[in-house]
Amino acid sequence: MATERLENKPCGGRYGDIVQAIGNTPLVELKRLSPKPGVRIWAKLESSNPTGSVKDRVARSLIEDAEARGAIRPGQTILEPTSGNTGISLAMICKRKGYRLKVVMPDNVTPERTQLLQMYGAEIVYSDGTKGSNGAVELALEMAAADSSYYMPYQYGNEANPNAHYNGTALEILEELDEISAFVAGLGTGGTLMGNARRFKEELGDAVKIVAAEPMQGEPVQGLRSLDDGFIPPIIDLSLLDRKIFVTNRDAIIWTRKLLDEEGIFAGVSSGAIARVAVRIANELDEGNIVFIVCDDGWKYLSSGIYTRPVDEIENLDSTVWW
Ligand SMILES: Cc1ncc(COP(=O)(O)O)c(C=O)c1O
Repeated sequence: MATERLENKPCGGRYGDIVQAIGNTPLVELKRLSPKPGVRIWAKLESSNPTGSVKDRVARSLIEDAEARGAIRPGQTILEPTSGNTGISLAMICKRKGYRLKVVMPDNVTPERTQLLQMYGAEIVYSDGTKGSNGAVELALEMAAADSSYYMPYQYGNEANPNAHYNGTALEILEELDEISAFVAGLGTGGTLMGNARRFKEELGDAVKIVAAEPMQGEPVQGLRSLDDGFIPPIIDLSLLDRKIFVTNRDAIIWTRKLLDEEGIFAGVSSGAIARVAVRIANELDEGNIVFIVCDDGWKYLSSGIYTRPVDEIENLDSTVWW
């Protein structure tokens, strides 16, 4: 009797340890969010990574790049500014591989982040939350300048960050789709956009449009940044971006709820913002595939009530660092 072909090639894979199990995430079609039958919207579920975010890929790439160059040795302290996800991923990987980790993080991120970092054994240094992720970057750079025993991967300026997507995320998507009209991702360090954009433009040419979802300038957001706030991460090559579209915190939360209610996808707030932009692009097309990134899952945001309370009743909607 013929065996039916497995859809999840093959069962998500078999790996020697949890670090090797990073990546190979599902690509899921969102039929209810698509405005037209000819336009297919696909979500790349980076929330399915071991610590629940896209940053597992990046953290592994940053650490393995440093190992390959002989830049770190077991027991050394790694220092990194992060709004949360990179820190959580680094914490898991450092614990597995035997490095110490110190993260610099804005003091107004959701409390689950602190718990997750502590759970994986990281030390946390808080920066001024009103300065957003730029404040964390500033403080970490000062600390690294004052103490040369730290190794700072610095995801904002390290090509190992976009390379995690160039050699991972983008190849996985290309294995599933021959045509991509638009790729939509959030803009934080720019790693996701740059790595995927470079691969897609090489393979598919200018037919694929690269679209960045940015928070409104001045909204203190976690994970994403507005390039208009004065800091352009060194890894960003603006010529690779075809468009950038702004999303408010309020819209991001409304669309995070839509992902859950209409498609059953339990995602973080930046993914809501990115989905909102993906649907806007879908409205402008007559046919084609649109791929967007679900950056993380919703567990870390549960305490805020965004999945259960009416949007108008959410406390500190504008001042909380969401994405
Ligand atoms: C939840 C979340 N969404 C989006 C991003 C943006 O990704 P990137 O840094 O690749 O631009 C981040 C980055 O920290 C994030 O934590």
